[in-house]
Amino acid sequence: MLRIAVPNKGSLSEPASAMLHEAGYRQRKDRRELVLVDSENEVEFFFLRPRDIAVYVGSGKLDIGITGRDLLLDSGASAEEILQLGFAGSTFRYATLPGTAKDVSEFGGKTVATSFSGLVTQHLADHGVEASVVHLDGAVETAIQLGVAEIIADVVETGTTLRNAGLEIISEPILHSEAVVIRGSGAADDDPKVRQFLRRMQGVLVARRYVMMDYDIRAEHLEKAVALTPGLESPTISPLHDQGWVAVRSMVRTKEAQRIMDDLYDLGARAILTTGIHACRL
Ligand SMILES: Nc1ncnc2c1ncn2[C@@H]1O[C@H](COP(=O)(O)OP(=O)(O)OP(=O)(O)O)[C@@H](O)[C@H]1O
Ligand SMILES: O=P(O)(O)OC[C@H]1O[C@H](OP(=O)(O)OP(=O)(O)O)[C@H](O)[C@@H]1O
Ligand SMILES: [Mg+2]
Repeated sequence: MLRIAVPNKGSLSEPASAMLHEAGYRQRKDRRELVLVDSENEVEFFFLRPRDIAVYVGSGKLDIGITGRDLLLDSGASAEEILQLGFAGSTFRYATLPGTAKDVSEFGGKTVATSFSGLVTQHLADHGVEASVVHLDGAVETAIQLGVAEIIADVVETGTTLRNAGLEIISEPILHSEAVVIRGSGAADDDPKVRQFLRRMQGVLVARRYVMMDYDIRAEHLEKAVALTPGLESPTISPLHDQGWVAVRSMVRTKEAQRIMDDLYDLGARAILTTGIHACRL
């Protein structure tokens, strides 16, 4: 059985379970369930605190897990990122009251409050800055107001939380994060069960990001049309009963589908259809 760690709360929890469900795995119905065996797929899920997932996977007690890149790097665990999942996207940034400092190079002698002290300590050391780091469990924005620190480092998505606290984001982002699948010493890189799991998750990513596009076009415009819809490998071209016309089938990015349909129409394509992809293996 493949043993997989899944976040049990916070921003990662619901999208991770939704993605696993889309990939055909059983998911828990009750949020209090801690372990779930999906015997049909030979997988055992462990619902754990997002912060602890890198620790379990890094120590090899669990084979793989879903967590945030920021949490993985903060933990210092010896686990590696093997797939990016495209949700829980954020940056990790410094912020302070306007006028305190503009860049990490000006932090010498100051105090930084954060829930990610591993990440921040490493980042300050990388920049040769001697500043104190205070570890807080959350709501770090308030640390400045209460005089615990002059600077904070925290997760930023839209920036609303920091703006509402009257803080200004400063310096370059410490890192860009998103949900990732991680692997530790518990599973080999070429473990067929891990490979199969990754193929399923990649299938969900492709199904979410692409649609299937079909259209008819006069043969003389085919090359131009195919340049607009090159597909992942190469489009399928089928003859139509009406000679001089061909049917084309190709995968296109969902985000670009409407623009491509307009361009194909202008080129003379007709009967342009898109259909969703439910699942795939590339
Ligand atoms: N607002 C957000 N937008 C996008 N990603 C976020 C956001 N908040 C947290 N994350 C990401 O979610 C992951 C888990 O963070 P964290 O454990 O702090 O969860 P949380 O959603 O803030 O829940 P809580 O703090 O209530 O436990 C991290 O990888 C972090 O980058
Ligand atoms: O840039 P924003 O869009 O405002 O998002 C970032 C905020 O979201 C998260 O907090 P969350 O809402 O999870 O509350 P928390 O402080 O309890 O973690 C994160 O810890 C930041 O504080
Ligand atoms: Mg939070």
